This record gives sequence, C-alpha cells and structure tokens, in this order.
Amino acid sequence: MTAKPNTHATFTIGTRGSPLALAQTYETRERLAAAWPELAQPPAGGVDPVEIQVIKTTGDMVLDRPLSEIGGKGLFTRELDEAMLDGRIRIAVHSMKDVPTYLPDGIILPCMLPREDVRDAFICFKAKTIADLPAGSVIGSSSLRRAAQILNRRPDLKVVNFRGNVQTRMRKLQEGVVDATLLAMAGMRRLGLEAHITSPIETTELLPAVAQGAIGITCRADDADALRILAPLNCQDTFDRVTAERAFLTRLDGSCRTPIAALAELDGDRLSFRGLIVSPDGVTVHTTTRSGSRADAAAMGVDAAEELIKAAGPGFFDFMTS
Ligand SMILES: NCc1[nH]cc(CCC(=O)O)c1CC(=O)O
Repeated sequence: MTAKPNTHATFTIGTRGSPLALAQTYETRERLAAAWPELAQPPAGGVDPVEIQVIKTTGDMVLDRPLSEIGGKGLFTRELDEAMLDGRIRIAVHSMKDVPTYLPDGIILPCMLPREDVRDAFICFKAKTIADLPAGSVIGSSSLRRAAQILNRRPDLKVVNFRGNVQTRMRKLQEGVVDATLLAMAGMRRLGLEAHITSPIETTELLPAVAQGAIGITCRADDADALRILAPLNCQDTFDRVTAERAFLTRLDGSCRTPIAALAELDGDRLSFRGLIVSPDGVTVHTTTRSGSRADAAAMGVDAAEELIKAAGPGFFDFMTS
C-alpha cells in the first residue's frame, strides 16, 4: 500500500513572515504539491488541503540591534516550535542557517530541500569586488563571520553594523551610509533580486556560514503522517553536507552569530570539508580541511572542530560570552 497524506484535514505549514521565509515556504508548498497531487487541489467544496500560517518570532520583533547582541537560542525558531507542539502547525520551514544546533524535545528535522548557491554576494555601486574597494571603504554587515574574514584580508577596510531587508540596504548604499554590503546569494536568488548582486564572492575568499543556502523542514517526532509526506522532498546531498557543517558548529558551540564558517561539498560519495574560526578583529584565523566518505559526515565535522579548538587554545572563544 502506498502512503497517502491525510487529506481530510488541512495540512498547515508554519513560517516566519519575512519575504525570504515566505518565498521558501511557497517553494516548499510547490514541492509538496508535485510529490502529492492530493495536496495540490482542494476537493470540490472542501477545505484547502494546504494552508500557510505566518508566525512572528523574537528575531522578527527586535530590529534595532545586531542579532549577536540579542543572543539566545532559537531567535527565529522558538515560536514556530511552540506552535508545532501545540498542534497549530504540522511542519515549519526554516533557513537552516537560523536553526539552533539542538532542537527542542519532540521536534525533528527530517527534510532539507536542494541547496541554493552557498556563496555570499558583494553588493556595491562603487567597486566590482572587495579587492577593488579603496582603503578606508566602509562595509555594512552585522555578521561577525563576514566582518572578521573581510578584516583578515583587508585590515584597511571598516565594517559597521548594518541590518534590514534588501530594499533598506540598497537605499542606504545609494545614500552613501556605507560603501558596500554583503548578503547570501541564496536569499537574493530566492527573492528574485539577482539584479542587485554586484558579484559573487568565491568560497576560497569568504567561507560561508554553516548551512548557508539550505532550507530545512521540521515536524513533530510523533507525526508519522508528516514524516511520510516529507520523505520524497528530502535532498540527501544537502542533508549530508549540512550534517557535517552542523556537527562542526555544535562541537564548537557556535551559532550563525559567531565567527565560524564551514562548507562541505560532495563528489559522488566523497565529502570534502573546510572549516574556519576567526577572531572578531580578523587578526587570528584557524582553518582545517577533511576528506572522507559521506557516511562519516558528522564525525568529520566533529573531528575538524576538535582540531581547531586545540589549535586556537583556551580563551579563543571568550569574546562570545563576554
Ligand atoms: N541570518 C539571516 C539569514 N538567514 C538566511 C539568510 C539567507 C539565506 C540563506 O543563507 O540560506 C539570511 C540573510 C543573509 O545572510 O543574507
């Protein structure tokens, strides 16, 4: 017997309300409808088989401070987890980059969609690449990872805090508040804003955040029906790559708000991993690489993290808790 979704009840997808979160949720809904035709159309006179419910998270409410200052785990996920445990939503769609390394009890993440471009994008009206920026140029970025890696290569540049959606950032660039900014290529693409990208930054120059460009879908651990529905949507390549990167992050006890970067790539079943930690001023960088079987993805991430912890020595991460 083939598994079928329960089409009697509405299947509710929970998401944040940001334009990117909604774009990712529409993509999820399309993939669901393609895999399960029953979910594509309402039965005659029936209720919509799939519904989207927008839920505000703490990260959406605090807009005036860098995320690294607000701190706390699950800034963009906690309220969605609560809605799922309460039964208000069946699944939730997340940027994997914003999902804490530990999920709450009762919630699992069994599905990742095919990964977008993992690179960061350089956005600037005055220069084509970071290398072309004149000394003293100001880059707007609230990401410690991006700031520290840029300062490592270009200590002559200045990095200032900068938040806001793409439109706000473009206006500030136009007004000359900053000379350049950086955003994930994945977000720009999913929003259809490729035209605003000045150039992609290669991963050899700026290593991306753990899980950058990946979409993850959570459900309740006891929801067998949701698990069956999500199974055909999972991209195993993305899942294995992100597993290695998140194992690295977990062992380092980091989040998307710490100057940690990692990228796993696949060539068949061979997984190559690069990991990096950097002091916020960009002065001290520790890097490592691994290569092995994708079956060992998690172990490779942990092993890489342990090498960097040893190399950095005690006290390297003190800035994170101070
Ligand atoms: N931390 C915010 C966040 N979470 C996911 C994305 C972009 C999409 C992605 O990386 O998957 C962004 C913004 C950005 O870094 O440009």
